[in-house]
Amino acid sequence: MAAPHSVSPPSGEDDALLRAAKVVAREEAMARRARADAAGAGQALAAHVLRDAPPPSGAVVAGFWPMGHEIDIRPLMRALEARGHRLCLPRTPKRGLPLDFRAFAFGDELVKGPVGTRQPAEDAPPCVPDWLIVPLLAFDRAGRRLGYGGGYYDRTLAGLPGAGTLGVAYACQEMDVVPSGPHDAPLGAVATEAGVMWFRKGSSG
Ligand SMILES: Nc1nc2c(c(=O)[nH]1)N(C=O)[C@@H](CNc1ccc(C(=O)N[C@@H](CCC(=O)O)C(=O)O)cc1)CN2
Ligand SMILES: Nc1ncnc2c1ncn2[C@@H]1O[C@H](COP(=O)(O)OP(=O)(O)OP(=O)(O)O)[C@@H](O)[C@H]1O
Repeated sequence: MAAPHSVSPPSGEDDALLRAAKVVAREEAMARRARADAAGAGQALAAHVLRDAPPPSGAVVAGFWPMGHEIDIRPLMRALEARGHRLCLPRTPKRGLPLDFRAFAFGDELVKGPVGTRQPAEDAPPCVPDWLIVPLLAFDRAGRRLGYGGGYYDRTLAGLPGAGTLGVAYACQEMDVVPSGPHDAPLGAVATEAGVMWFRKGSSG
């Protein structure tokens, strides 16, 4: 007969299984992303978002400074700045804390953050975004998202329940099912170089 915990595993075991599934999914997602064709992708993504899923007029938009093989969202951020949106970028805090957003305009100086990120200087003015462009390693059609494992965006979105959320990625970063737990904040929409997908009515705006 099966041991009781094999029917209803204790949460510690669930957590370990989920973490392990995420490690595998991250490796797969990074390998796929590294093969994506970057040429023109950031411009295509910007055009889709501006036409099909723009932030509400006047929204304060959180972007991020792309690194490594991430899709280039700078064309989108520049276009949103030109439309009059105030922009901000995250500073990465200590583990366990939400992201610390600071005002940003193109031309402002950025400094080095952890793991290859670039972020506003410590004295840049604090900023509370109401529409966030969210980096990710993998997404699925239910709006689940996998990040680098810091939990930073999950904690940040938990503290901004009314904010619009637009995940951004290459189309090849879609997975059938992204491993996900109770802390994982779902996305309102995802934009790729191929177009925009919505997951929950109204939540991308
Ligand atoms: N371009 C971009 N910027 C971004 C993110 C992103 O996904 N993409 N982030 C998405 O969340 C945040 C940074 N995410 C991070 C995720 C993990 C670790 C991390 O593992 N840090 C190690 C220390 C490594 C080091 O200092 O070199 C650690 O905490 O042990 C750091 C930042 C904010 N900025
Ligand atoms: N709102 C939250 N409150 C408490 N712990 C959280 C919260 N969100 C995430 N965590 C914890 O943070 C750790 C990392 O989470 P996870 O692996 O989901 O990160 P991720 O989504 O890949 O990273 P990120 O959100 O930075 O892109 C996990 O142990 C998770 O349980």
